[in-house]
Amino acid sequence: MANIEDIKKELEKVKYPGFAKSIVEFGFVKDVKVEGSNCLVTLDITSTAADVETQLTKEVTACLSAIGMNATLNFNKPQAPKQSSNTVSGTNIAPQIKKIVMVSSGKGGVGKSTTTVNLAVAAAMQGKKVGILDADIYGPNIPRMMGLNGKEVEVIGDKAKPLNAYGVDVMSMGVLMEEGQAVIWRGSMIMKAIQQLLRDILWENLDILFIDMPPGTGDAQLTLAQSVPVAAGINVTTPQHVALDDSRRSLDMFEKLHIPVAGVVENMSGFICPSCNTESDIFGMGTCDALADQYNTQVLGSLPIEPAIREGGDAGKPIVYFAPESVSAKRYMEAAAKVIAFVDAIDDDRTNEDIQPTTPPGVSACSTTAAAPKAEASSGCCSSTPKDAAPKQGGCGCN
Ligand SMILES: Nc1ncnc2c1ncn2[C@@H]1O[C@H](COP(=O)(O)OP(=O)(O)OP(=O)(O)O)[C@@H](O)[C@H]1O
Repeated sequence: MANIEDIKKELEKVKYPGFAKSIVEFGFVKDVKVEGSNCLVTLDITSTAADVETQLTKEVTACLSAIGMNATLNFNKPQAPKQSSNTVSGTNIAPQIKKIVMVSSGKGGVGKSTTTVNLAVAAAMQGKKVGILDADIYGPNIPRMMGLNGKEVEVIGDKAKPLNAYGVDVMSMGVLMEEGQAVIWRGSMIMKAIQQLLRDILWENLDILFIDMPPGTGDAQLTLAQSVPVAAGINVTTPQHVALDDSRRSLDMFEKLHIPVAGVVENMSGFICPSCNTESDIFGMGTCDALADQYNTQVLGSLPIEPAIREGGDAGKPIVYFAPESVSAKRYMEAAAKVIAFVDAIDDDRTNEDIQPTTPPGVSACSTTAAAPKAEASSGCCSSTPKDAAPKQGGCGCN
């Protein structure tokens, strides 16, 4: 006869619908009671979706019957009470924040943090009360990019006050950790850290909180979507086709977590020569149009490789603030305006179910099962490229 340990071991085989991890790994198995060949399994799940319960019942029953147990399931689910204006029903651990925008990328190094910083500062320059939460636990470089490296955090009671630079409130694991300290975390530690960064930080009332996510699709994204209503997702990518494949994974994840996609930022989409100021196509330009079309969204902006962007990042002086007349700054300003318009238009009345993973049985939230792109990417300039862009050329001609 199976005992509680055997049953828990067996339950490790049951994946949470839409995700690659099991209900045991997510900590959803709250209680197991055994009486002879009968057992009562209590699951604490965060989704109110009926198909999640149906699928889990089917899978748990089948897996326990394989070891001779008749299973009965008991689900604890969120109640979904309606809350005030900005919040949605169910879990929302940061209700003072009106709109949360998740900035993601399919892979690292594509300029996600640079984009987050410049979009946030641009949104603040357009009159919004803005914050940045650096949830890139593996490489928290927002403090450096915002000129906040080494700054002390003020602690009030048992909560920390965000730092502020360029009118933007900022909190990051990078501020809370020793400089250079590597963090190798997984699973529940990431979940806890992100929840703490939302709950234990004294965020003021914010119009928009931009969250710089770790690259990829995983625990951090799931935790965030289950802890707060995410109003919009932004995907940052470079225009090479290999990067676009990773972006599809990231956009699929938004879709499956029911996060509306505000748009795609095509970063490093050309090179602006500091000598002659002309723009050359290096990695390909405009390849994101097809990607945006496929996911029924827009290209928020195409940002060239510009040495001043990197220098601004290294020096903690965002280009959008320090060189507002530059081509890149203007593109960031336009992209931020599109994000503001997008989140302003979002209906606040979503239910908790809307932000929960409700993927069909057997489909992972992190899989790339989406249809092929509607059209092959064109090599032309992004349709969203502003009129002020320098002419696109094969090379600028400078030596
Ligand atoms: N458009 C650009 N022009 C020039 N340099 C850029 C541009 N975008 C990003 N960079 C530089 O590329 C490097 C990587 O950028 P960033 O840290 O923003 O990427 P990321 O996707 O957040 O990386 P990670 O995955 O490590 O968090 C940085 O040095 C940054 O200054």
